[in-house]
Formats: sequence, C-alpha cells, structure tokens
Amino acid sequence: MGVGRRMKKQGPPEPLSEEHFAKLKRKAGLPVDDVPTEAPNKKKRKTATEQTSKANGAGAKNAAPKSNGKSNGVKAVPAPNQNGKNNKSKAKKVAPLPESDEELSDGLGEGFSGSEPDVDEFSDLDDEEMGGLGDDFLGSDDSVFDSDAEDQRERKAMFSEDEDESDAEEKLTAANIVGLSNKLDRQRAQEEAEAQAELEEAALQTNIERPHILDDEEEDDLALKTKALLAPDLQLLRTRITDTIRVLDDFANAAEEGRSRAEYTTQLLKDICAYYGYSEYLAEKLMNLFPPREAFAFFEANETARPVVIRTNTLRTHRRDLAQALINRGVTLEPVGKWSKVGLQIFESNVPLGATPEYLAGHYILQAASSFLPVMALSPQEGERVLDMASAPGGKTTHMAAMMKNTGCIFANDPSKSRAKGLIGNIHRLGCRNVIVCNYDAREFPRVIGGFDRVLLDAPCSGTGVIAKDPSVKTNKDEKDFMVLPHTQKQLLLAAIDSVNHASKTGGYLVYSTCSVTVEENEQVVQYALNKRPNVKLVSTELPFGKEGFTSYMGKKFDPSLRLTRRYYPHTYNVDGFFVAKFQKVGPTPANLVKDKPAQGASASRAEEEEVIDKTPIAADDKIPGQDDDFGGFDDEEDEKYMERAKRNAMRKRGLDPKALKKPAANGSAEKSEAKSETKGEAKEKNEEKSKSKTATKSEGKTKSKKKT
Ligand SMILES: C[S@@+](CC[C@H](N)C(=O)[O-])C[C@H]1O[C@@H](n2cnc3c(N)ncnc32)[C@H](O)[C@@H]1O
Repeated sequence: MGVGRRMKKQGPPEPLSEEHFAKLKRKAGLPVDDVPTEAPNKKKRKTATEQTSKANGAGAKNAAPKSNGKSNGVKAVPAPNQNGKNNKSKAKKVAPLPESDEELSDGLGEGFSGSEPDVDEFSDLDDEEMGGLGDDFLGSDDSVFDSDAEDQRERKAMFSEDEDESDAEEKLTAANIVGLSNKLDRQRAQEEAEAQAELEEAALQTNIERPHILDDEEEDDLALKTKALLAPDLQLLRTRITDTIRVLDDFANAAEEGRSRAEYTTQLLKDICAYYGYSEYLAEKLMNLFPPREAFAFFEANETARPVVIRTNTLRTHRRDLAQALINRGVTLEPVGKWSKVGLQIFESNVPLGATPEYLAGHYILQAASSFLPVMALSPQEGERVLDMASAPGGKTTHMAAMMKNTGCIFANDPSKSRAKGLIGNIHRLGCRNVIVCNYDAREFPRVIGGFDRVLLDAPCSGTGVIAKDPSVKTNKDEKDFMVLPHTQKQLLLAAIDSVNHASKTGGYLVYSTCSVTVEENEQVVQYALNKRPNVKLVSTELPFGKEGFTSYMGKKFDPSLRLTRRYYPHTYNVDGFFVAKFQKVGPTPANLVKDKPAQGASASRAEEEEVIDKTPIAADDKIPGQDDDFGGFDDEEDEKYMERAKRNAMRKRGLDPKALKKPAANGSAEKSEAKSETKGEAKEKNEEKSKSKTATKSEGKTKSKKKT
C-alpha cells in the first residue's frame, strides 16, 4: 500500500474523539489503549496536556523510526528547496497521489505562468461515452459495493447529507479504520516529536539570554565574499532564523545592545531567502503580511504539499457511495471537514486517483479544498444565469453546475484556448449540461453579454498562495508582475461588476477570488472597485472559516467593510493560500460618479478604463416580439396579456427586471427605459431619450442593422 504523504487534517481542525476511535479499533479487532468514556454528543478537543501524556503511549510508540528516517524526539530539519523543486517530487515516488485536476498553478493565467496546465487527458468522455451514466445513475452502484443491507444503511449515515459525523464515523469499513487510525496515530506522534524538539530548542535558548546573531560590522569584505561562494549551512541558517525570531518576539529583553529592530528584520529576510530560496523582493512582500513568527510558519508551510482532496460530483453520485467505492479500491480517506458536503481528503491510495473507473465516469474531480470556497461563497442557485469569467480548467464551473443541479445556465469563459480544452474535457467528463464555453478576454464583458444573476471572477494572479505546488513563484515574480497583475485584476473586477444584474430577483452577487495572498492583488483590488463602483458593497462570504481581510496595511487604510473578505493561509488552515470577497450589486453604475474622477493628464488607456461600461441589462438587440415587426404587431387588446408575458419572459432571459414594464413608458417601450436607466444613470434618463440610442455599442448597432436587413 502506498504511503500517504499528506497526513495533516485538511481545513480547520476537527475535534477527534479518542473514545470514538477506540470503538472503531475494537470493531476492527485491533488492540486499544484505555480511553476515558466521553459524554454522548460531546466531542472534546484534546488539550495540550492530554497530548503530551499520550506521547508516552501509543502515539510515541508509533513515532519510532519512520520510513523517512525521522526519529522521535529529534526535530527534523526539512531540506529547503534551493533549486525551486519541492519535496513533492520525492513524495510522488512513494505514493501515486496526483495533483489537482486544476493545473499546478491555476492562479497563473496564460501569460502569467511559465508552465501550461496539466490538462486532464481523460476529460473528453461524456455521458454517452461513459455508458450513458445519467442522473438515474445516482446511487446505482450501491448494489455493487454493498451486499449487506445493514452495512449499506450505515454507510449512508456516514456520508449522509446531514453529515452526522459522530455516528457516521462508526460506519467506516474495517480496512479504512485501520488505515485511518494508523495515520492519525502517526500524525499525532509526529506532532509530539516536533513539540518536544521545540521545547528542547527553547530550553537551550533560555540559556543564551541575548544570542549573538548579527554579523560584526568590522567583518571584512573578503569574509563576506567567501561566505557568499559557499553553500549555506542550512542547519546554521535555521538556527539563526529561530534565534532572530525569538529576539524580534521579545526585542527589549533579547536584542543585543546597540542593535536596531530593523537590523534583525533585515537579517531574518536574508536568511529566509537563503534558506527557502526566495527572491528578496517576494520574501519581503510575504514577510510583511505577518509578524515574524507567523511569517516563518508561512514559509515553512510552503515547503509541504497540501492534502490531496477530491470533490464529489453530485451530478453523478453521492459522497458516501463514492467514498465506499474508493475505500473498496484501497483508498484511505475521510470527509474533508464539516464545512463541505462534497470534499474527501485522501490519506493514501494504491490506485492512481486520476484513472480509477469512478474518476473516468466523472464521479469526482481532484480539486484543492480552497477552491471550494469561492463557489460556496457565490452560492449559485438553480435556474440562474451565471458567468464564470476566468474558468479554465473548470474546477469551479463544474462545482457550480452541480450546485445548480444542471439547471439555469453558466457561461464559462477563458481567453486561453489551450486551457479551454481542459475546461471542455472536465465539463463533459463530469456531465455538466448547463454550461456554455466562451473564449474572450473577460474585460470585454459585459459587451459580450451581461445581466447575470451571479458572477465568479477567479482572477489570474501571481500564485503566492500556491507556492507549495509551484515553487518557481519564489523567484519568477518581480515588481513588474505586481504592477501588471493588479492592474488586470482591477479591470476584470470592474467588468465583472458591470456584468451583474443588480435587479436579479435571486442574486445580484459577485465573488472575486485569487490564489494569492498579497494585498496588492486582493484588498487593494477590492478597494479600487469600491471606489470606482459605488453601486456595489461587500457582504459576508458566509464561509465557515478564514481570517478577516486587512482593513489597513503598511500605512494604507481600506474601507472597514474589507473585514468581510476572507484570507486563507497554508499554515493556518492547511489549505492553499486564497482570498475571497463577495460583493452585492445594489444599483446600476451611476455614470456621472465614475466619470467625474479621472485624474488630470490621465492616459488614454486610463480614460478607457474609466469609461462606464455597465450595460446591464443589455437591451439594444432586444427587439420585443411583436413590436414593429413585419407581422403587423400584436397590439390588439385581446393580445395584450400575451404581449406582456412575452415581454417579461424576454426581459428575464436577459437578466432584466420585468418590473420596469410597470413604469409608465412615455414614448417608448418599458424595456428601453430600463436599459437607459442602466446605461446612463436614472437622473439623466428623462432628458436623454434621443441620445440614448446613440450610446448603444457598435456591436449592438450592427446586430440591429443586420436584423433589419
Ligand atoms: C485561477 S485560473 C482559473 C481557475 C478556474 N477558475 C478553475 O477553478 O478551474 C485563472 C484563469 O484566468 C485566465 N485569464 C487570464 N487572463 C484573463 C483575462 N484577461 N480574462 C479572463 N480570463 C483570464 C487564465 O487563462 C486562467 O485560466
């Protein structure tokens, strides 16, 4: 059996019940240590003391020499990636756990990433090719995996939609329990070993009141040059990093006399760069996000791959059935956490997860847990029109399709044709039938089409949240990237806002996300949008975990509502670094407010950027059936109600608010007046009836003239 390489629990830690696992072990006929009985329905999170005492028991026993050579009580110094490769490749040799179906650095759009995505080669299979697995296939594999009715009932409880985990865990098969409990034991033992090593380190350090960390100023140039030519001593570097952090934590008592905080910070930065192989520019940017100790934890977490997670495709199967099918194939897994009903964390597998029959039949997709979050925040509803502006390779599009139960319509856009192939493959493999793929630079929206109930902008970004997946980010991002990317993100976000139908009955929401942790790509982009579009506001993401976004950063102040945004870090939640902001569009874009602002001497491109392009809803080519047409119209009194209904339907289809029909339309259709209020602002509406038609875009004009000809 392959050895799992990603043992740490995914997402916010779940309380583990000792008694519960003891029960499971007994069931499986395994030896069990004495475990105190817990009150029913009260799962206790273990305290540090409990954990320490446990270290001398089973946990410690299991921590004895491991396959990787680590031994209990000795803190292993992870070998950093000096050459941009992380330990992932080593781990791959021992476990066939694949990367996500989303490409390695899916935050790096074409043109921003050096590497092309791993396009899913199996993703071209559609329903029919897979033997016509349709909706009626759901749950049909029960019989295959369960001859025992009782067992089947139990399995359903384990992965029931209600997720009664406490009962449910009992329903794991014996094979899976053995694997899982062993993994948990080993994981716990490793944590104990690390804690012990930290203690020893701290004990040593208390003997050195004020460690000598900083180089002497007199140190001659030659010594420095010689040093620079030698490979860094990693052990020494690491020790100096921890010493420096200790000094910075308690500067008044631990710093050497005459040394400033800045000197220590500079030393720490240099050491971090040397130890982990970052460019100084990026390391500084990332270090500035955290206090020194937390920054260290962040850099450390970037050296370890995140857990392998799969998302159940609920268009094809149920999570409990998928879990059982994979368990039967020798996969050790468990639900990703209570926060998701579709995620499964894979602990180990002796089959390639990207080639199982269940995978080929579209029962799941390999997807990082953090990628669930923007979709959960957007929460698309059945029957809605949704735009996924930057969608390849489709992890989030297919998630949305499943949430919408294949109803409504999703426009999945990506300007990269090669990536769009992966997107199309996934759409087919996962059986999504409500998706239209398009291929625009998303800044062209809503000129292409607008009036969406919800929009997802999972923006192209620097990928600083996924360094564990793509260590090349450590050195290949420079100042220019952090100017160009935020600029593009800002433009995309304005286009996204303008594509939302504020009058949507069910929606009117937009989610902006990146897999980057820098403020330039997140809070600053959101703040820019709030400044430029006063018709949007931030709302709660309703996500069950995540840190608040910054409301101030390095002297910059952001709107207090930025605290509604959510940040995710590898070291806090064991997920990829991510950022999620949810907006609600509360009205049409007031043209005058936006146009007032261009700074003097603004360049042409800037002026273009300021141009109001809110064309939600689109109306120019909405020729209402029956009006001015060649069939004489439908203006008979008896046809009135049919006309009204047709108008309403036509408007709804385009994301327009049919209520606008109730407004008295002085000399034109209600639809026209609605369109005008969106494009020009309601204040100017009455005075600009004539000029309105001229403001319609050329494309619309062309459409019209084509229709007439
Ligand atoms: C973070 S990835 C998207 C991942 C995708 N949402 C998923 O869940 O599978 C960013 C995407 O943005 C696309 N992109 C880059 N520039 C773009 C632009 N100007 N307009 C729209 N998409 C763009 C890239 O091709 C890339 O596929």
